[in-house]
Amino acid sequence: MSDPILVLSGVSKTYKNGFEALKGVDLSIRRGEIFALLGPNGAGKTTLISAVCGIVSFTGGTITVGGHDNRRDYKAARAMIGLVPQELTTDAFETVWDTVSFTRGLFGKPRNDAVVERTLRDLSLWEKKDSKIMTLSGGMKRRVLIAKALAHEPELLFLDEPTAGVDVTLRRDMWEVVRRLRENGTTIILTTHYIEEAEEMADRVGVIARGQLLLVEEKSRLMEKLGHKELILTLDAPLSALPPALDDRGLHLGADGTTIVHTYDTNAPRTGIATLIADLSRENIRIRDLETRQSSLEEIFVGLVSDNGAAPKEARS
Ligand SMILES: Nc1ncnc2c1ncn2[C@@H]1O[C@H](COP(=O)(O)OP(=O)(O)OP(=O)(O)O)[C@@H](O)[C@H]1O
Repeated sequence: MSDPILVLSGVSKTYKNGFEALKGVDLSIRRGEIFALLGPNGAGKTTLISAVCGIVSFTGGTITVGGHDNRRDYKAARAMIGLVPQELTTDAFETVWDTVSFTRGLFGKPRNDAVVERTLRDLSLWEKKDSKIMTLSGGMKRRVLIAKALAHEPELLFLDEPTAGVDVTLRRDMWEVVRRLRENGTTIILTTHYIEEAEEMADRVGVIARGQLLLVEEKSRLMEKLGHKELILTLDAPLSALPPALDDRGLHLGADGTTIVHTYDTNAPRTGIATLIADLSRENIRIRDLETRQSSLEEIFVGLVSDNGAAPKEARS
């Protein structure tokens, strides 16, 4: 496997008021992946990104970007990074073309109209290239933010809450843009509150809470490893209570008595489904229908960051 594009070793950050926002974070990002950093408000996501991008100083540890130490070799490290912040604060009177083209120069890259044009076309901004930023819709402004971050052709792109507050259509469009970037080889780290964003797009997921990375895992493995499934049985006739023979199975009888929910671990050697169905039949309980439901990343996430922020054992491996 090629060298990681970003490595954080023991990164800690204590703000001037003594608040410890990052507590010894170790993280290694692979080239070309989409990595979603999930965490509740105040978890340390923005602090982490800001430390990588050199916007805030960090107190301990090291960060290397493409092999460049981001303190000793700041310029080279920073030039590899594109950062899409949450909001566009300046440039209201500039045109789309000028603002994107200017950003390229900030990173010491020579003027290259072809790159700017391709970036604008990729983000469906070409038609708007001569419009002033202030005249654009919120969605278009978001696209301009991405274009600005991409103008110097960074290999590593940070998206800080890319779709916070945008409508569903724009969110889908943004996902599409991110996928296209990945296809072109750009490594992407996005922070998000939206679990569905991570679920839909990420190759790997990191969960951060109270300045600590609780886990880093392939998304698919995470869902397998921590995921549970529910078997929902719809009964022919309602039950007033579960028969005593089925009492100690952790089954849940729905409020109207017509559904039984059996939760099981997808990785357990025995799911208990066969015995349950046999036992129901022995009790003359007829099943009309059945369905299964996989727990979502959201349920996994909520389970992880609750419980005083402690990760469950199996997540720490
Ligand atoms: N300049 C500062 N001085 C002191 N504490 C700070 C400072 N900036 C941030 N913090 C604290 O550090 C913690 C992490 O903040 P950070 O912005 O990194 O969280 P976040 O995960 O990005 O949250 P959100 O999802 O709300 O943006 C928070 O408790 C915040 O109050």
